Amino acid sequence: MLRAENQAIAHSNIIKQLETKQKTLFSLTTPIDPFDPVVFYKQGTPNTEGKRFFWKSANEDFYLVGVGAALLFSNLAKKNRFDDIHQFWKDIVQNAEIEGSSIIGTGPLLFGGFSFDPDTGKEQEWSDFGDTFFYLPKYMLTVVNGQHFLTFNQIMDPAGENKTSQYKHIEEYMNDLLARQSTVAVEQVSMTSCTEIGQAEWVKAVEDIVNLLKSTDIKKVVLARKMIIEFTKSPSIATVLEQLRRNQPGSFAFALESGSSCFLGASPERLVKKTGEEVLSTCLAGSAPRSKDPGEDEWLGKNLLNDAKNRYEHQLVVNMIKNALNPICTNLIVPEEPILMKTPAIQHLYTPITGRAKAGQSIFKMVERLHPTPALGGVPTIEALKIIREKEKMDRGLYAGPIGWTDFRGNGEFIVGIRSGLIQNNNAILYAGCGLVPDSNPQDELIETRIKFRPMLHALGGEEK
Ligand SMILES: C=C(O[C@H]1C=CC=C(C(=O)O)[C@@H]1O)C(=O)O
Ligand SMILES: [Mg+2]
Repeated sequence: MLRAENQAIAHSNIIKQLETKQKTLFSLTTPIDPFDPVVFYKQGTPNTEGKRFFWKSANEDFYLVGVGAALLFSNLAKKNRFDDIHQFWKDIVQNAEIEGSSIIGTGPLLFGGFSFDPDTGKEQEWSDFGDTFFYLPKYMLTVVNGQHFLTFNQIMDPAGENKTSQYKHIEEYMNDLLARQSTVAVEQVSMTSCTEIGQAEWVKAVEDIVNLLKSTDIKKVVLARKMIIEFTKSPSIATVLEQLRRNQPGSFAFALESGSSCFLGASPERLVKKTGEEVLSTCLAGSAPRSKDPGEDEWLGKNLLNDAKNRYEHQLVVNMIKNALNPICTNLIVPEEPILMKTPAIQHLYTPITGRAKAGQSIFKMVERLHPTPALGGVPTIEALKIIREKEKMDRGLYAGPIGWTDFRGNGEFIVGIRSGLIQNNNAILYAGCGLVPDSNPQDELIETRIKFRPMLHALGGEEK
């Protein structure tokens, strides 16, 4: 499998040919009989290994599953990465031949992610991904409220292969896939080791940062850490996805695969959703544990809603998102008070912000203005990023970065890649962070990050969800 940058070179010729109209995108969407999205991901076809993605929306029967790459965009440039991919996508779509797509999430669609911080030191574990990494899938299953569609994308010579051969190709692919449809057996793998890396150093870094926040104008820094797990054999991505979608219904289950690496998780945090001109962004920051005892769980939630430290941690996110969207949206509605979002292991303060996009505002432009929110970076952003680079001593890669999709009509949705992990062969690296403010208690923040490891740990066969 080519490393990401080689793949980008491999595809740059096609991109040039697309931009000069020597080639064009042909996209065919057809309704199909029901097909399980996790099985579709698992089965792919032999030559689509290492080029797949999976997306399930929170609280919604909406899936996007891509196998194979009609095109990979993994650019090398760090600067203007949001504009680059926006322009690239606009060029491809404007000359495309698109048939059969009438539903949002079908037809030509890019799926992928942006690294959290392109200016951080790179580590080997993320070498299969670029700072911008998006697939135009060869085959994509879309599930919308119980309806199933298959989209087939092909970069063609304009005067090239006739469409009949394309129709025949997709029919053969589908028949083959339907003939092989199986169920997802939950394959158990056993963990041989599970290590929270550098806990003591991390707590010391938290203490240093909290002291800095108490003595400077820096208001907040989100600091993350990692857990490394070794297994007897490589965990099944399909099994992990099955566990995540089953046990974390209120979160976005996602996976982005490249080569022998797969970044996946169940994120409760939407960065932005654009449906036509409707815009929704959600502020998620401020946390408390859950309890199996309903009375205690209710008390923990009420306490969170009235806790000064968490309300401050949350309000910094609301302020930033409001200021980021104001110039590019009208009718912005920002609730006065947060509500609770409860997931199995943890509960958060949650504020949804809605508005209408002004003309010409793409979802990539919105992602650029929002990322990183203070739920993942800090306030002020630039100073917080400098402290994260210095104190975290790790390459976040796609962790906490924008992960999501946009279709050819300008709709799309991005989450931030938290409650997540990177699975490579027999190893997994889990990532978890927390918002540090002057009133943070290092031990409480250590416990909070330990709770945030749980969704992935449980999906990998570990402790309770
Ligand atoms: C940075 C993470 O969580 C963020 C999202 C929700 C609550 C957060 C908190 O209370 O610290 C964090 O801002 C993570 O899960 O790794
Ligand atoms: Mg917190």
